[in-house]
Formats: sequence, structure tokens, C-alpha cells
Amino acid sequence: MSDAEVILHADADLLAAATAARIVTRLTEAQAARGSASIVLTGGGIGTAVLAALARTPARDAVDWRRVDVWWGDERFLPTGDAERNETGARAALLDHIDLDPGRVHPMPAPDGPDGDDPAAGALRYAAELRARAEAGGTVPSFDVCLLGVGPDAHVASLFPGLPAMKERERTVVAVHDAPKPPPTRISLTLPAIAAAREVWALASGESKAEAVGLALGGAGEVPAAAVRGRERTLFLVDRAAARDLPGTARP
Ligand SMILES: O=C(O)[C@H](O)[C@@H](O)[C@H](O)[C@H](O)COP(=O)(O)O
Repeated sequence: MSDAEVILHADADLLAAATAARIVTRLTEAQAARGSASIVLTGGGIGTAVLAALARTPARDAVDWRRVDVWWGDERFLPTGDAERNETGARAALLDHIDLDPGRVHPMPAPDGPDGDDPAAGALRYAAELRARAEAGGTVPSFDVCLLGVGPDAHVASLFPGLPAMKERERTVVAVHDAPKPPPTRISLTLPAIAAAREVWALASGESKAEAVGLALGGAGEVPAAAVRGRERTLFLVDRAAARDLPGTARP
């Protein structure tokens, strides 16, 4: 597992634009090396702002989007098309503006899907979809990049401090109930699934994330954002406001 590296940005807009450019580089390098690429999207403010920035940059067309697999790190368990679904936000910000192969876009199940209002069944279905596209013997694909927005309580995806999903070490996808961030019912990748990613990029912007980023990088807190690592690289892409509490050793 890779050590966390902090990359500081002056403000949220620059963080979003620079991360969008970093995604272009990452996906084009993956396609040059392996013929295709895979990315795990996150919801929330900075995660969606990154996608919007990516949609705006001409460099986006350097990526052959037909050869990109799009996954989600978590999803609010709401009906398809609900404005609060991470998928809905991602489609509006980016996915509807690029030429993706629909068969390679993998939204997490919704209560109006084949399993009905059963997030646990939806989690099993998504785990099976991941396994079907994993490398031989694996349970999830080796995602080229897994984006994770960091919450003010240092949650990532829908792995919240103190909730059972944070402790899951076997399953790759689980249902989440009673999430402190509405809506309460979600589906989420677990830490083992996130750890399959070649690179994990934790995104944090604003003062409200400073304590979480400090905990995640300060080595003290047993918080979800402290536990995420990529196989090859782990980046904390933050703006100055979110970096306020970084211990001296970690502050660039
Ligand atoms: O479903 C969600 O809400 C997200 O997947 C969640 O993990 C988000 O990334 C963080 O809560 C940060 O969100 P903000 O950037 O809006 O603070």
C-alpha cells in the first residue's frame, strides 16, 4: 500500500480544475498501457465540481471515453433520476456530455431497480457486477483511479465513523443504514474494494474539512479517510482551507 501524499491547491476552483486535468492524464496513460481505463466516481460538492471541470476542459477529448469503465464509490439509495442520486449529479456534470459506452457505465442499484427496495440485494448485485469485470481471480477491477470526497466527519464513500460498513473486511459492497449524512440509506464500496484501486484520490475543499483532513493525515484518528490507500498511489488533493489543520510534517 502506498503512503499518502498531499497536493495543495489555492482554492476549490483550482482543486477541481487541477484534478480534472489529473484525471485526463491518468486515464490516457492507463489506455496507452492497457487499452482501457476505469474510474470510480464520488458524489458530493467537490466530487461533482471535478466532473464539471472535466466536462469544460478541451483536454477531456484526449480520453477515449468509449474505453472507460465508470463505477461509483457509493450511492444514495434513491429512485433512478432522483436529483439527490450521485449518478444523477455525475450525468448532469459530465457523463451526458461525453461519448461513453453505456455498457461500461455502472450505476449502483436503485429502489426502482430489479431488486426493489432492498439495498442489501442491490449491494450483492453490484458486487457481482464488479466481480464479473475483475481481473482473473479478483473480486473487483483494479480501478485506475478511485475518487473519494472527504466528509466533515472524515467519512469517504458511505463509510461513516462508527457504522458497521467501516469494519467490513470481506464483502466488497454493502448496504448502509442510518447514515448521518442524508439520505440515511445508501450502498457503498467497502475498504477492501477501495484498496483494489491502483490510485486512490481523496478530495477535500473548505474549512469544514480541515479537522477531517488533519485526522486523516495526522496518524491519530481511526477514521475512514485515514484508512484509504491505493495499491500504487494515494493522493490527498486539498485546498488551503481544508489543509488548515495539517500537522507540520504533512503540510507541504
Ligand atoms: O454520497 C455522498 O454524499 C458522497 O459520496 C460522499 O462521500 C461525499 O463525497 C462526501 O460527503 C463529501 O461531500 P462534500 O464534498 O459535498 O462535502
